[in-house]
Amino acid sequence: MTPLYHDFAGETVVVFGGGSVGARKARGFDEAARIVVISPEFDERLRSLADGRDGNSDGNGDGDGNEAPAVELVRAAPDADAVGDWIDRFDPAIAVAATDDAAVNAAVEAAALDRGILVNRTDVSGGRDPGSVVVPATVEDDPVTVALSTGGTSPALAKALRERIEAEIEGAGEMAALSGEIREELKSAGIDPETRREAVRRVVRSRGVWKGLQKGRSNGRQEADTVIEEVLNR
Ligand SMILES: C[C@@]1(CC(=O)O)c2cc3[nH]c(cc4nc(cc5[nH]c(cc(n2)[C@H]1CCC(=O)O)[C@@](C)(CC(=O)O)[C@@H]5CCC(=O)O)C(CC(=O)O)=C4CCC(=O)O)c(CCC(=O)O)c3CC(=O)O
Ligand SMILES: NC(=O)C1=CN([C@@H]2O[C@H](COP(=O)(O)OP(=O)(O)OC[C@H]3O[C@@H](n4cnc5c(N)ncnc54)[C@H](O)[C@@H]3O)[C@@H](O)[C@H]2O)C=CC1
Repeated sequence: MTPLYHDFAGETVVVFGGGSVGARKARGFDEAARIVVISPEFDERLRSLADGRDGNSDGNGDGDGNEAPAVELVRAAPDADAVGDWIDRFDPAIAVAATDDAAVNAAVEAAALDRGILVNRTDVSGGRDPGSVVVPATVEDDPVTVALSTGGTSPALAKALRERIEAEIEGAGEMAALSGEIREELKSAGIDPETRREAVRRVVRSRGVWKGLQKGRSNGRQEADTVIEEVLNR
C-alpha cells in the first residue's frame, strides 16, 4: 500500500450506507467535495451534516442560503444489481461501501472497479485490488496533516495512535506557516542554498521557536530570527 493525499475538491463522493460508519467516512472528506449518501435510513450525525456542516441551516457556505447542502441524503436501498446504476447516476470519483449488507458492499466494490473509480470497502481488511483504498486515521493542524494506517490489522490501534499524535503535532500548523515564510524570504534574499537549508532545518527543530509560537506568531518569529542570525553569521 502506498499512502497518498488526494484532493476531492469539485468531485462527487457516493457513500452507500447511512449508519455510524457511513457517517464517519462522509465526514472525513474534504468540504469542497460533493457528498451523496444513499441509504434507507440515516444516522443522526448525517442528518445534521445534511443541514450544513457549519451548523448553518442554509447550507455550507457564506450564509447567503444559495448553496447546496454539504451532504445530500438520498433515501433508497439498492440491491446488489442496482448499485451500478446509482454510481452511473452520480458519476463519483470514489464510492464508499458502508452498508451492513456484505453482498451490497461487494457489489459496490465490483461496480466501482469496473468503472475505473476508487472504492473504499469498509467491511473488510487486508488484501485489496488496485483502486480499492483504505481510509487512514488522520490528524490535522492546517496545513499539516498526518495519516496513519495499521495496514487494516487494527483500526482501534490506528485510533489510539492518532490520539497520541494529536498532542505531538500541536502547533505544527503555525510552525509550517512560519518556516514556509522564512524559506521564501531566504530564497528571495539570495542566501546560498546550503545556508538556507541549514537555517530552515534549525528553525523547525528549535525548542525556543516552538515555545515562542505558543505565545504568538511574533514571539515565534523573534526566536526564529535569532536562530537564523546564528546560522548566517557562522
Ligand atoms: C480496513 C479499514 C477499511 C476502511 O474503512 O477504510 C477498516 C476496516 C474495519 N474497521 C473495523 C472496526 C473498527 N474501525 C474503527 C475505527 C476506524 N477505522 C478506520 C479505518 C479502517 N477500518 C481501515 C483500516 C485502517 C488501518 O489500516 O488501520 C479509521 C482508522 C479511519 C476511519 O474510518 O475514519 C477509524 C479510526 C479513526 C479515528 O478515530 O481516528 C474502530 C474503532 C472504534 O470504533 O472505536 C473499530 C472497532 C474496533 C476494531 O475492530 O478494531 C472493522 C470490523 C467491523 C466489525 O467488527 O464488524 C473493519 C472490517 C474488518 O476488519 O474486517
Ligand atoms: N471501516 C470501519 O471503520 C468499520 C467498519 N464496520 C463495518 O461497516 C459496516 C457498517 O457499520 P455500521 O455503520 O456500524 O452499521 P449500521 O447498521 O449502523 O449502518 C448500516 C447502514 O447501511 C444501510 N443499508 C442497509 N442496506 C443498504 C443498501 N442496500 N443500500 C444502502 N444502504 C443500506 C442501513 O440502513 C444502515 O443505515 C458493518 O458491516 C461493519 O462490518 C464497522 C465498524 C467500523
